[in-house]
Amino acid sequence: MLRTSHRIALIPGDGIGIPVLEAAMTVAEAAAPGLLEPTGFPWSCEHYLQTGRMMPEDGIETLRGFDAIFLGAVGWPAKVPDAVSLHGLLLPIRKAFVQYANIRPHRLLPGVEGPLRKDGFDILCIRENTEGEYSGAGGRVHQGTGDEVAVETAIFTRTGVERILRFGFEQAMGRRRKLASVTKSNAQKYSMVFWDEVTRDLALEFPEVEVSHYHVDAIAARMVMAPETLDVVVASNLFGDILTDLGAAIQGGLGFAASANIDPTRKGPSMFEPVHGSAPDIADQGIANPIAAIWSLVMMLDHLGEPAVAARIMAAVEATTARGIGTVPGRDSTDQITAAVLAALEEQE
Ligand SMILES: NC(=O)c1ccc[n+]([C@@H]2O[C@H](COP(=O)([O-])OP(=O)(O)OC[C@H]3O[C@@H](n4cnc5c(N)ncnc54)[C@H](O)[C@@H]3O)[C@@H](O)[C@H]2O)c1
Ligand SMILES: O=C(O)[C@H](O)[C@@H](O)C(=O)O
Ligand SMILES: [K+]
Ligand SMILES: [Mn+2]
Repeated sequence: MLRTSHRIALIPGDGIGIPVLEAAMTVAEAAAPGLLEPTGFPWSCEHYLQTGRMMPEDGIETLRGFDAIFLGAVGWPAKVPDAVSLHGLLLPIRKAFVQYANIRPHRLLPGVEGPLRKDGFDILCIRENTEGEYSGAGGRVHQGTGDEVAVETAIFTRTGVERILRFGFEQAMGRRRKLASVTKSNAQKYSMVFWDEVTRDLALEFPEVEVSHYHVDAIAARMVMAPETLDVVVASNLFGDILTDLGAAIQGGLGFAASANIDPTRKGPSMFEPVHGSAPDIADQGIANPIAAIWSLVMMLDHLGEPAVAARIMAAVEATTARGIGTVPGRDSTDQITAAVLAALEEQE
């Protein structure tokens, strides 16, 4: 059978981003030799220290030609301020390629207990990924004086709010037809009141979808107390960022949380990465859980139109955790977990 390969830009980044991407690519190669054709880019905090930039000036143009971007994690706060590393690499990619939907699934893998000791939830968080609180609009005046002022403006456009909510409704139609819109319209009387209005307008187009409006603080508690009552959750950029680390926690930890930064129009490449960061606290210990990265690989393969390979890899991950490997943070090494996934893949054949 003739099979074309997919050109992937690999950006391992910093800290545990490097070993978890390596693990995921080993799994990809074992599952479907030659299917992914990776080109590595060393863009990272180390690169910043050497060149003064997180990525070259033409970095975005370089990435444009790829079918997808696979990223580990970016940030090394001891050497480069986080605001520099985030705004120098990750955020420009999300914005330049209009990857407006950041999709983050939260469910327990078999064999993982999670801190809630509670199964039966399956949440799809959809985080707005191009504007809102991450717009980078602001400034500081009278810097360093007692009169200093810092302003950071969240920007919500009708285009941006409408497209992320519409994407959420469409996802809900393919699932349990429940959508939770995350708001804070009691306090934020412009942006979040606008967000609620757009949600209500769109709800008219999707009468089969049951819509709930939750204030962000209340849904944070609900994700802990009654996560099984949630299906699709749509949130602004910062609210979604915070809620998806909470989502990661209830699914057993950041080592399990996967994500896809999608341009649903497919005009540019989408980007896939674990939710977690570079984890400097464990970076040299060989114990980073690669499952979040491998699950992100699964999301990438689905996006690239390779659902059969994606399903085989996900089944191998589930067989691994079902055997109790990789289920307890910090116990099994990155290599042990990767080897178990590879063995489970082999057993399928
Ligand atoms: N998208 C990204 O690339 C991204 C995401 C989050 C944070 N960051 C950056 O990463 C750096 C560290 O940030 P942080 O400490 O706030 O968040 P983090 O996600 O790196 O780590 C939080 C905690 O979770 C643990 N953890 C994370 N991933 C794990 C894994 N795969 N296996 C086992 N344990 C894991 C870490 O050891 C740490 O205790 C910062 O520079 C931050 O800006 C980048
Ligand atoms: O967007 C952010 O805040 C960071 O990149 C990271 O925390 C993430 O969740 O991707
Ligand atoms: K990441
Ligand atoms: Mn985050």
